Amino acid sequence: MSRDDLLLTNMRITSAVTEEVVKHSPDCIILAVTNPLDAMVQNIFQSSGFPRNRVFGMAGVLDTARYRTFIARELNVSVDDVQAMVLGGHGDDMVPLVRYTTVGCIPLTELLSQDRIDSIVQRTRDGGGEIVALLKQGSAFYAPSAAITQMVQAILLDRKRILPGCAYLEGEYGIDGLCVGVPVKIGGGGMEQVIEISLTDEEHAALRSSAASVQELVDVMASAKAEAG
Ligand SMILES: NC(=O)C1=CN([C@@H]2O[C@H](COP(=O)(O)OP(=O)(O)OC[C@H]3O[C@@H](n4cnc5c(N)ncnc54)[C@H](O)[C@@H]3O)[C@@H](O)[C@H]2O)C=CC1
Ligand SMILES: CC(=O)C(=O)O
Repeated sequence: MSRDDLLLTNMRITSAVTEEVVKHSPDCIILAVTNPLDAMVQNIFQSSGFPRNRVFGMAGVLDTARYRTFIARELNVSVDDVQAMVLGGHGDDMVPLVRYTTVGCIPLTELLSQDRIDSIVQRTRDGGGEIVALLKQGSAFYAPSAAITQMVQAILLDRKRILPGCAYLEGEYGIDGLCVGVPVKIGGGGMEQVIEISLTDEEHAALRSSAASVQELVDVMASAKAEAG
């Protein structure tokens, strides 16, 4: 089963849960984890009526942790010294930013061949499925919990951390009205700022393509809602 197969069932669940959350905790910050992640963040953002700083999603921190781990293992170095970020939707076309990946300040491209980098990027994209295949039932929980904890700590301790988060974009990166993974500043106000970094044409195209996959799911949800009246 892919993350997208969960779309309409989880849309109904997150809509119902959001309604209750908004009723009982109107000032809360919602950090969504449910898959398919970006579409669910979009659904929760729209259902809640909250401003965008109070609804965002966890995926990029997990995907980045996997990417950093695979690089650290390949180079036999501490994962603490691998700096990286994975953008885009939490799906098969997520966008590990190779150009911004460094190991102890050294660009990854100086340390690994393009073949090895490509293979790590692909393994990162397939990371969720790899765990599901090993577990046989259910999906990853240790690494997602650690990723959620980082984001919640950033909110509770007002840490102003720069992490990848799924945020509702309002024109940033040329994307308007869609929730996608981008670098964000997380603090006491929730998703306090979308950070825009410069991308090459190729990176930008990859981000747009990933966003297009999210848009497809959002369109399916809109049709289902329209049909249900
Ligand atoms: N964003 C990410 O990176 C990740 C996302 N996920 C997603 O997180 C979600 C949860 O995963 P797990 O905790 O492993 O699943 P799980 O099956 O262990 O837990 C789901 C929980 O939701 C509850 N639930 C079901 N329907 C409900 C409803 N209508 N109202 C309230 N609660 C309801 C169930 O009783 C169960 O306790 C899944 O959608 C999974 O794909 C999981 C890992 C990483
Ligand atoms: C379940 C999921 O989305 C993941 O492990 O990446």
